[in-house]
Amino acid sequence: MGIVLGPNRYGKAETRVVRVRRDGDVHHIRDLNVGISLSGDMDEAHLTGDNAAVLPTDSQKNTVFAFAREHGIGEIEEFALLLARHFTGSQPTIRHARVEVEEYAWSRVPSSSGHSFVRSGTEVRTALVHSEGTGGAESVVSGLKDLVVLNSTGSEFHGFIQDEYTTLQPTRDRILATAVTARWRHRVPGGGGYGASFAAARRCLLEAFAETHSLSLQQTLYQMGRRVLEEREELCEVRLAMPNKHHFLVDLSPFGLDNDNEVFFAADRPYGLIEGTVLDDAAPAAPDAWN
Ligand SMILES: O=c1[nH]c(=O)c2[nH]c(=O)[nH]c2[nH]1
Repeated sequence: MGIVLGPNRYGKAETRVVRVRRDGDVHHIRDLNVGISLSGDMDEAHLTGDNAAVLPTDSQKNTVFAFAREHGIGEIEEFALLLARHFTGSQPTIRHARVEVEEYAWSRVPSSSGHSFVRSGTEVRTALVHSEGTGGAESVVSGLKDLVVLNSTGSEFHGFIQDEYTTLQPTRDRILATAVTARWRHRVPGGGGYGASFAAARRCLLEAFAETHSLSLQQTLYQMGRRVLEEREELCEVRLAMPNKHHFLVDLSPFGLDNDNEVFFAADRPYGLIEGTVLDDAAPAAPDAWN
């Protein structure tokens, strides 16, 4: 048996950076979680403990803070690209940078002075960037997670397999609820326009969720991905993961009460997990963009 070093990468995970921009008394805040993962000529670090090729993860973390100060934080895709290109461009031993950013949104406390904020729901905006440095391959994937949505009607589920373990009753009217994780790949990495693109893709997801008369969460998922690609030319692949947040009709007959789709038990686990990719089949495949 020969034992060899396989693929490896390293970096500082989850640097939490908050940037305050002061516009007189009115402040603007950005709240990010940045994950950096670098790879390249790291064999010696693993095989002999020679760290000559290693940029410390501590320096990576410091770079995030320094760039937030120096460059400000624009669209998270741009910030991720800036960091990824910096690491591959400044250190010859680093051949590949992967930078992942989550953004937590804050809105203003109504009628407050300009420095009071309230976290906006659970939804998180995401970006995932890969860069091999100047002239090398790049990819940009934008997205969101924990976008919680619910249709209180317009959802059916029937016609499924019945085996010896099936107890689920077919339904023509149920609640359909999910917490959407969606990511979408940009056709041209570094093409810009990320803010408008994000807002439009998010709107497409919500509209398709609301407008689809659902025969399954799988069908709804496909319609959501499809709508994004139909409306946004700059995007070529959408990946979705949607837990089926089951709402079970409660049997109220022991209490002499009927229940015409009005009272539900919202179960949190187990849940069905529906995942799928919708893509433009003419776009070049880029499996590494999602890693
Ligand atoms: O939309 C659904 N898809 C399924 O695959 C499934 N399975 C299940 O039990 N309920 C549902 N609902």
